[in-house]
Amino acid sequence: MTNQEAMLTMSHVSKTFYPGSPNQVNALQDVNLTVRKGDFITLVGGNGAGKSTLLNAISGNFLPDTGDIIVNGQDVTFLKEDKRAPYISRVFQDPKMGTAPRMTVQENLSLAYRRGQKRTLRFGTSHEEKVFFKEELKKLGLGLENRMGAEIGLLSGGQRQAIALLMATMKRPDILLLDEHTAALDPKTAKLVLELTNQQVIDNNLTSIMITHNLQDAIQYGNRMLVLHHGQIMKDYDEEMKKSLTPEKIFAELQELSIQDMLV
Ligand SMILES: Nc1ncnc2c1ncn2[C@@H]1O[C@H](COP(=O)(O)OP(=O)(O)OP(=O)(O)O)[C@@H](O)[C@H]1O
Repeated sequence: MTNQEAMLTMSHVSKTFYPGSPNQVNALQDVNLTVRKGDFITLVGGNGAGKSTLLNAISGNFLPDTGDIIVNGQDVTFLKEDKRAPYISRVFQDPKMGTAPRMTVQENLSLAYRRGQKRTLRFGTSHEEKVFFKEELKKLGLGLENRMGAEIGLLSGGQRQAIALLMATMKRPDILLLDEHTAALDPKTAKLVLELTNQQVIDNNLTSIMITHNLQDAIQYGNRMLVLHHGQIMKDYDEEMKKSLTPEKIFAELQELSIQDMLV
C-alpha cells in the first residue's frame, strides 16, 4: 500500500495511565495500525481492552506516550483535539453528547455545517443551507425534515443519534469515529441507526472505525474487523476473512491465544 492510500497511520502508539503507581494501566501497547481510505473498521474487545482509548488517541483527547499518528498525510501526533476536529468526527454512546438540546434541529445542523469556521449563528441559516439540511434529513427516512424548528432535546434518543450521525458526517470528515453509538438505543432503533450509519459510510466513502460489543454487528458491518485486548491488536480480519467469520470461529481463534473470555 502506498502512503497515499492510507487515511490513518498509527506507529508504535502507547499510552499508560498512572505510570509507576499501583493503579498503572497500560491502555495502549505499541499499537501499529494503517487504515486505508474508505475502510469501515469494526472494533471489538472486552471491557477495559482499550477501545475508547484508541479512539481518544486518534481524536487527540490526550497525547500518546510514544508513537506517531498521521491523518491524511498530516502528522497530528502533537495536535490538540480542537485542531483535529475539522478532520475527525465522533459520535458517542450518549445521544446527548453530540447535540445541543436547547437548540433546534436546524441550529444544530448549522453549527455542524460551519465546523472549523468561527462558531456563530449571527448570520442565521441561508436558504441554500436550509434546502441542503432538509435534503439530508429526508435521506434519514425519519420524517425529521418536517421538524427542523423543534428543539433537539424534545426528540427521542434514536432521532437525536441519527441527527448526531448526520452532523458528524455532513462535512465528510477524513475519519469518522463511532464509539458504541447505538449501545444506548433499543434494539430496533439501534438497528435503524446502524443501517443509517452503513449507508452514510458507503455513500460518502467515509473512513470509519466503529466500536461495538455486538459481535454479529461487528461481523456484518464494515470491511475489516479488529480485536483489541490489553491495549494490543490481537486480530485484524480483512474483508475476505470477514465473509466467513462467525462469533463461534472468533471465540475458537481467541481460545488458541488463551484470551477466549475477553469478549464476554
Ligand atoms: N483518562 C483515563 N485515566 C485513567 N485511566 C483510563 C483513562 N481512560 C481509560 N483508562 C483506563 O484504560 C483502560 C482501557 O479503557 P477503555 O475505556 O479504553 O476500554 P474499553 O475497551 O473502551 O472498555 P469498555 O468496553 O468497558 O468501554 C481501562 O483500564 C480504563 O480504566
